[in-house]
Amino acid sequence: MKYYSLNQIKATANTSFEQAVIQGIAPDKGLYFPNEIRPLDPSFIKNIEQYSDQEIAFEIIKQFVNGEIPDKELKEIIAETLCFDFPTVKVEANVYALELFHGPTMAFKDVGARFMARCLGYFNKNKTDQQVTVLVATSGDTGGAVASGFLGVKGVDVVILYPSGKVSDIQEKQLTTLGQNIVALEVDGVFDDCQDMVKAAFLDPELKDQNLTSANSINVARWLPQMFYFFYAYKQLKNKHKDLVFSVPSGNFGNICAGIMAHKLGLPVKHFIAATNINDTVPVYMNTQKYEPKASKQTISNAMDVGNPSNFVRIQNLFDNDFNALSALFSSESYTDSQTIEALKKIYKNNGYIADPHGGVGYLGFKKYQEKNPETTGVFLETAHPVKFLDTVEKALDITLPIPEQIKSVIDKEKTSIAISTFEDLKNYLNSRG
Ligand SMILES: N[C@@H](CCOP(=O)(O)O)C(=O)O
Repeated sequence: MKYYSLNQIKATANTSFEQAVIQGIAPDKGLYFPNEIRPLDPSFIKNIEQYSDQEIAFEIIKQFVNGEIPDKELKEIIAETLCFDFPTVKVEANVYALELFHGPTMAFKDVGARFMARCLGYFNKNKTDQQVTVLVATSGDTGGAVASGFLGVKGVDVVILYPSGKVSDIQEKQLTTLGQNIVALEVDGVFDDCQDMVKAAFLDPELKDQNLTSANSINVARWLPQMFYFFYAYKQLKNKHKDLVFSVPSGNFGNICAGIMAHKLGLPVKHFIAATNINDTVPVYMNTQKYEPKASKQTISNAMDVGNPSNFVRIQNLFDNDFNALSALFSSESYTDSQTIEALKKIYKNNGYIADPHGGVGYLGFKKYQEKNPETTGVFLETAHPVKFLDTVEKALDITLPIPEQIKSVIDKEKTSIAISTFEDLKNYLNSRG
């Protein structure tokens, strides 16, 4: 198995896993994609409850690592990555929340960030002379997870770009307070400006000696491990429910793309819903077949404030760019902030469950689907802990949330960031480092 750039044809695939991880994005700015996706042994999926989460992760990921990390080390990487649980919690009849927030930064990004950090550490371990810079754009949760996942990793500097004033207070603390090899650049703009600057940096000849890579889901080592927890939800629910539908709060579309990859590996899923906030580029596309990215707008589910989702091109590729095939398994709906607040209130009032605004959007996505498909069971992804959106959730539900240990450790630390406005500012910063 090799990787190829989605700006090329599959037959050009000649990039190893190591190269794809180290480069982050292909030299022609295309996203890397595997040239082969081999379904897992059906008996493995049928008997999945007999396997531990770590064993499942190993079975899923090994074809994509392609022997470039020996099995023993890969199993160690997986064990260190998956140091927390992924429970499915019943919210109401036939509706479950898949909680992805029990890790160090309380968001699903912990899985990919921890896995990628360790893969990069493995590939770098004998390269004493080479310092790699991980550039990452965040609309909220990726930044903190990457900061935590890469903190102190030998040979790696991390530079996080985030839109000033557009992430929650706790998210900002998580990405601006760790110090050591982590630097935060506070961008006067929106998430898409941050993402565009990161992508431009990879192509800039004046930055070619900087050994830049990406820790956004454009990097295969960040994206692919996100398949794991779709299998964990199935493992927990398969004997209770048929016809599982996943409703995935979606911004950059890496998570739902990983879910569809899991389906390609053989995971039985009836339907995927990409639930968005008013940043509705994909829902509009699904109605009009016109893909028209627009500047992102600020919402209470800020991690999804993305106007030009990087991974949609991967999703289209998974369906051979056939719209009919895509729309048979995938749909997308958008919701406003006031609908999201109403959903949080309803979930809490009827069931006592506290969802975060992203989970609220995911819940709405399934409820709409369920109106026409009452026999299905929905799993909406709780992508981040409600405490990360403290003001919004406390105000909506009129409650006080206890602060978990992971958050207490950053909440009183002092923020350190460098303000930038343009790509030139980013270049100057990168070139100014010793
Ligand atoms: N939702 C993200 C935006 C970046 O997405 P990624 O999965 O490509 O890193 C965030 O929280 O920063």
